[in-house]
Amino acid sequence: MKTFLTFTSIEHIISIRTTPDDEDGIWHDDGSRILGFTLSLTENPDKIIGGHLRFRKKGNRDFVSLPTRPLGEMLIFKTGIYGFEHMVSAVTEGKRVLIAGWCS
Ligand SMILES: O=C(O)CCC(=O)C(=O)O
Ligand SMILES: [Fe+2]
Repeated sequence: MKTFLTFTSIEHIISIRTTPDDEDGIWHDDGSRILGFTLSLTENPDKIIGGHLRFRKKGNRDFVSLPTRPLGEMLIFKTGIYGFEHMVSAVTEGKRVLIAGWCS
């Protein structure tokens, strides 16, 4: 097996976003982390409005926007060290639950 990346730490949190108090997150790049990831624990992603994870190349206005993934689906994404940033839009309906983490 070929090793592509090795990590010395993997951090994670449980993130819950729900109405009525949720707000748009800010664009950020996860600092010195090598990769970010999310693992969806959301039971009913179809019922969520908002809560999109958005990615863009730093300096761009255009972004890619992904709605909350189905239960068990993982997204792995590049951080600031690759020139990318991301943000999460406010959940205005439903409950978005996931594990968010960072590999360093
Ligand atoms: O909630 C998400 O989808 C990502 C969260 C995030 O970017 C972070 O906590 O650094
Ligand atoms: Fe992040």
